[in-house]
Amino acid sequence: MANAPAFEDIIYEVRGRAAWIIINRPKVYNAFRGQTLEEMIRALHLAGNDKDVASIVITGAGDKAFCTGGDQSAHEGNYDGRGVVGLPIDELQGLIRDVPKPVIARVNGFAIGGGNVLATLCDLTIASENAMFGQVGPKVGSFDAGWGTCLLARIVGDKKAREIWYLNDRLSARDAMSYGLVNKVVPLEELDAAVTQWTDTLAERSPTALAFLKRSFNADSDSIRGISNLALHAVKLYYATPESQEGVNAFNEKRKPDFYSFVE
Ligand SMILES: CC(C)(COP(=O)(O)OP(=O)(O)OC[C@H]1O[C@@H](n2cnc3c(N)ncnc32)[C@H](O)[C@@H]1OP(=O)(O)O)[C@@H](O)C(=O)NCCC(=O)NCCSC(=O)CCC(=O)c1ccccc1C(=O)O
Repeated sequence: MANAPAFEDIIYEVRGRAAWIIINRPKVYNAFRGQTLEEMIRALHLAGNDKDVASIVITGAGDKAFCTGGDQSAHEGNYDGRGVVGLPIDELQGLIRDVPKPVIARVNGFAIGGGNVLATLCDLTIASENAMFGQVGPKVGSFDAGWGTCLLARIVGDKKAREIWYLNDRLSARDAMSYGLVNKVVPLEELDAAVTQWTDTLAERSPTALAFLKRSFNADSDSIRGISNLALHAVKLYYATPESQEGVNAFNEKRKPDFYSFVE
C-alpha cells in the first residue's frame, strides 16, 4: 500500500473497499495496551475519512484470539497509556459507533473482557467455529459497564447479560449466535472468504444510506454513552483498591484470586 502508515501494535490494510485493522499482539492473545488503542483510533480515523473505503474490519492476528481486553502485564492499578484508566478505551469504543461506515468484528478466537466489548460494539460480527466469547471482569478485578453491560443486555437480553458478567462462563461461537451476539459462524478456513463476501456486498450499497442507517441505530442506544463514561470513572476508583489489584496480580501470577482478604 502506498504511504502505508507506520504502526507497531496493529496492521492497517485496505483490501478493495474494506479497511482491515488487525491487532497484532498474538503473544498476549491480542490484548491491548495504551499504544494499541492509540493506533486503532488513528486507523479508524483514516478509514472513516477515506471516501474509497466502504466498511471496516476489526480482527486479531493469528488463530487464537480476536482480542482479550486490557494487557494485564501493562496494568499496575492503571494501564500504561492516556485517559481515565490509562487507556483511551472510551474514545475507541465511541469511535467504533461514530465512524459512519459499518464495522465488522472478525472474531477468530477468544473475544474476552474488553475484546468482547469491542465485538459487541461492532455493527456486525462474524466468528470462526473455534471462537469463544465471554467476560472475566469479576475474576480479574475489573468491569466495563455501559456499553459492556447495557448494550450487551439489549443484544442478548438482561438475564443472559448478567449471567455472562457474573458467572464468566465462556460462550462458544454457536451459543453466541443463538443469543444474537454473532451474526454468522463459519469454519476458520472460510472466515476470510465470508468476511470478504460481506465487505464486497457493502461496497455495492449506497454509502450515504448505510451511514444514515448506522446513525439511526446508534441514536436509539446512545444514552448508554453517558453510563459508560460514568462507569469508566468508577472503574478508575476501583483499580486503586487492593481488591481489584488482587485480581490483576492473581492473573499475572497464574493463581486463583483471594478477593475476600481485601474487601474494605
Ligand atoms: C483469554 C483466556 C480465556 C485464554 O485462556 P487460556 O486458553 O487458558 O490461555 P492463557 O494461558 O490464560 O493465555 C495464553 C497467553 O496469553 C496471555 N494473555 C491472555 N490474555 C491476556 C491479557 N488480557 N493480558 C496479558 N496477557 C494475556 C496469558 O498470560 C498467556 O501468556 P503466557 O506467556 O503463555 O503465559 C485467558 O487468558 C484470559 O482470561 N485472559 C484474561 C483476559 C483479561 O483479564 N482481560 C482484561 C479483562 S478486564 C474486563 O474484562 C473488563 C474491563 C474492561 O473491559 C476494561 C474497561 C476499561 C479499561 C480497560 C478494560 C480492559 O479490557 O481491561
